[in-house]
Amino acid sequence: MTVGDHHRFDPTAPSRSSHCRPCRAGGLTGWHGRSTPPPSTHATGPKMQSDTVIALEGVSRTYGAGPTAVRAADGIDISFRRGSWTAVMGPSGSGKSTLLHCAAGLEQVDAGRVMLGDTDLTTLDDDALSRLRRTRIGFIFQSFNLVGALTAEQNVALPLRMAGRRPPRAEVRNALAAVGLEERAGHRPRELSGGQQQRVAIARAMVTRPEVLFADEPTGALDTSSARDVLRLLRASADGGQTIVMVTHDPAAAARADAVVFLRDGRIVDRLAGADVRAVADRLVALET
Ligand SMILES: Nc1ncnc2c1ncn2[C@@H]1O[C@H](COP(=O)(O)OP(=O)(O)OP(=O)(O)O)[C@@H](O)[C@H]1O
Repeated sequence: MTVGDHHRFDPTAPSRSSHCRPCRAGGLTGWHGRSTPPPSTHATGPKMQSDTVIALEGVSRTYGAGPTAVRAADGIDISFRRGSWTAVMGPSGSGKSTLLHCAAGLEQVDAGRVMLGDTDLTTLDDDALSRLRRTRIGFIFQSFNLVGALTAEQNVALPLRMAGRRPPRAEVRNALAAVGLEERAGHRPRELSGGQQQRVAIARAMVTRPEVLFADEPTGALDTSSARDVLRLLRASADGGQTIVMVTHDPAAAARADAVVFLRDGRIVDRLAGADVRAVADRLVALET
């Protein structure tokens, strides 16, 4: 990873492909005290509407070349409304992470546009993308990606520091309080359970008040009870106006979202809105067989 003023190591960003950009800043914000429009329910088609926060328009991404090339995203059209929580599901290798990473500006696209509000992410250079990710996008990961040497409070303050802001203590404490961890502000990640670490990661992702929060298997490493806590937080966040896009393999997690989109071979092949666990699981099984 390139290191420099604008290219510092960023634990809030995933590292994944050889095509990943050299600097990626995530950002989080609190949903508490926001004055946002009422939440809408689902992901929609490609058209940019007034309450659309982020839209992928004809997004394609191929890895490799020649006979071994993999078309991981194949003409994806999808938009996400303010306050909607969308789960992305599909068999292994269907392109879920690729979709998420293209939407977050972490992965270059071969074709199409990614519109965050009026900004086309695909036209931005690395510095502009980094700035955007530090302020307008939040990311949480299955593996939490907290910095082990920092306390919970310092981890939450990190995106603000990376954006060049001096983190106001009250803001950071509020973000921790929103995830029920104000008492753990001075604890380091190793002193917290997996569920608590993920809640710190959520607070960190929310502290910059991003327009969209991407979650890559946020409950994948958690026990059932911790997963439930995290999903409850995401639900409250979406109900407070936060737009969330979440990749998951877990039908129970997906059923907590407002809508589920299903991928296969890099394409959106199905959608469900307001579905229960059984309906989500059935649809997934049908795709995998
Ligand atoms: N950096 C890369 N280089 C080459 N191929 C890649 C790269 N990243 C992903 N792929 C391929 O692209 C396809 C889609 O991968 P992706 O990780 O988006 O799928 P996924 O649905 O998230 O999979 P999983 O559920 O297993 O995490 C897969 O065939 C994968 O092997």
